[in-house]
Formats: sequence, structure tokens, C-alpha cells
Amino acid sequence: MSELALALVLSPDEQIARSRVEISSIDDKLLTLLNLRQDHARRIGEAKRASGACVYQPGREREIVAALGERSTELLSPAHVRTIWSAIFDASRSVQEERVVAFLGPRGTYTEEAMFAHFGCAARALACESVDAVFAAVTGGRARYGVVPVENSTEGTIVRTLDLVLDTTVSVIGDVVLPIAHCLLSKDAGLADITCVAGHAQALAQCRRWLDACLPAAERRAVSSNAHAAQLAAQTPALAAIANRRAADHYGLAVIAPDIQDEQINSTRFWVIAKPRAARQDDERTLLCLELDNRAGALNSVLEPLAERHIAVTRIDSRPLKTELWAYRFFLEVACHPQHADLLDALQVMRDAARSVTVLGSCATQPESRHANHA
Ligand SMILES: C=C(O[C@@H]1C=C(C(=O)O)C=C[C@H]1O)C(=O)O
Repeated sequence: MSELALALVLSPDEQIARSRVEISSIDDKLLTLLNLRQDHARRIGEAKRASGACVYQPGREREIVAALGERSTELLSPAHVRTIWSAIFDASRSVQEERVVAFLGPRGTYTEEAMFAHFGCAARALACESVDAVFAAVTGGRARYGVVPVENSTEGTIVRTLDLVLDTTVSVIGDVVLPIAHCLLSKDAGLADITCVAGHAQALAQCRRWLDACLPAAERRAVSSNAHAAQLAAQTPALAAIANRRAADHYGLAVIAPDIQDEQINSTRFWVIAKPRAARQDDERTLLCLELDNRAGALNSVLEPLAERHIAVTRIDSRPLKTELWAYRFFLEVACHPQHADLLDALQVMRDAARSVTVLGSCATQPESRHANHA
């Protein structure tokens, strides 16, 4: 009897039972195939170790997903293919190396969310108490990668991160942008009972207008992270924390007001750091540090070689030199691969005009804003 004819004679319960037997047998085959795939990934991992190649190759992953996406059907959309293969890639990368990733903790920070967005759940997370501690974990070899916040769309640069990248030997190897939706969290108090609001200084600043309007009399207490604020809120009834829903779940708090950030497009960029390594083929942005003489036209003389070669400067920031009054070093992000002939050419000219030019790292395509997973 054909499947169609059979479906007509089976009761709903019989149909479910029959299809479940089929699904179990398909799952069995999928598992066997996935194990086979993992075995090849392991071999690739060994070969990469022998040749010094990088485990994570986003270009190859994108190719695979694009090719599979083209064969998607009404029953399995390209979005489903992307989600399924993203988990498969996580598993595959995890047999190629153990990725300990240090992040600005404790559990429940936005940085933890960024870490999961970049590495998936295959990473072994190492929570650190400060941005400095994340850098120390990477330079000291306790973690292969680190994730730290570097820039917020409302409040600007997190200068400690920038200074550490400029002052240590670690490289930037990628970035993640997350939309930041702040919530006011409390153990069980209502808005009227709150006498103190704790949060990272950046978060307090990003919610200034809301706090002025809704909690004008409450003390604002800056603490080391939003997740630490959530820990305090779990212990102190009249203290509320600014943090995300992940922190609410983790510390057993209730959301007394969602989306309290002043700017709804509020987003934070996080850097993924590691010990220096060769740039990946699909890196499209290069990060530079320029130390210049304190003279008229110095900045112009290093920007011109880039403009002449049509290399866009996508970010520029200045930091005090610290060893000399009112002298600065400049952090630049340019839209070009670090090994591209035009950039190498420009760098040579820039080196003649500057005290020093250092390549700090490179990132792949500009990350799209991802929607924070509040599940
Ligand atoms: C297996 C590889 O390593 C990683 C995992 C991939 C995969 O599982 O298909 C693809 C690219 C890499 O990020 C590879 O380089 O082919």
C-alpha cells in the first residue's frame, strides 16, 4: 500500500506512532552520520595543529550554509538550515580544540551573552572580575580567547579595553554587536520601595532619563558589572539592579520594568581577543594604533595615504599617551584586510610620518546587530 493510501486508513494515533518509529530510525542514522562528521573534524583539527592553521574558519562555514540553503525546501527553510548547522559547527570546532573563553563576569553579564553569540555553547566559559583580568587570562594562557566590551552606541568607548589592547600583546580577532535592552530587576520590591539602583556606570548612564523620571530620589550606585548589581539585588530588598533577563533568571529576580534604556537602538560592541595570530582570509577590517608627533598636520599625514588608496577609516579614537602631556595615540579601524597590497603600501608611507604604527588585529565582516536571547 502506498504512503498516501496508508495515511487514509490509519487513525491519528496510529499515524503518530508509525511516524515516530520512522523519526527514531532517521535520528539513529543522523547520529551515525554526525559522529562520522565529527571524526573528520577531529582529523582536520590535528592537521590544523600541525600546520598552525586557525580552527575557526567562518568563510568555509558560510560557504557550507549557503550551499545547503540553496537546497532548502518548503519543509526546511534556509533559517532552519542556518540554526541546525550552527550547532553542528559548534560541536565540530569543539573536537578540534578546547576553547576556554574568558569573559567579563560574573554569570549573567551582557559580555557572557556576547560570548555565547560568538562561540556558541561549545566554549568553556571562564568568568573574570574585570576587563584587566580577562586580558591577564589570555596573556597568561589560562584562556585561549577573551571577550570584552569596547564601545556602546550611546555612551561611547570603554577606554580601559582600548588602553589594554594598546598596551598588551593580545590581538583583536573578531567582534560582536549586541542590542542592549536594560531591565530593572528586584527580588520582590515594587518601584515605590526602591531606594538604590545599582548597575555598571555605563548602564546607569544609558538609563539616565528613565531614572530621572521614574526613580528621581533613588541613590545610583556604580558597581563592577550589571550581573554583580543583580547579585546585590538578590541580597538587598530595597536595592534594584539594571541588568538583562539572563541575570534575572540566573539570580532569581523579577523584572519590574523592561527596556529602560534611553535610546532604543542602544547597542554594545564586544571584542574577541587572543594571542597574536595570522589574519584570516575573510578579515575585512584592520585595527591600528598610531603614535604621532605633537605637530600640525601629523594626523593628516597618516590619514592621507589611506584616503589616496580609497581605504575607508571606519572608526577613530584618541587616547592620552600618558607619558607626555597633551600628546595622544590614535586607534583606527580601516576597511581593508591587513595583508592587502594597498594597505601594506599605505602602512609603509604612514610609518615614515608617524612615531609608530602597530597592527592590533583584524575582524571579519561588520557584525550585524543580533537580537539578544532573552529566552
Ligand atoms: C572542520 C573545519 O573546521 C571548522 C568547522 C567547520 C565544519 O564543521 O564544517 C568548518 C570550518 C571551521 O570553522 C574545517 O576547517 O573544515
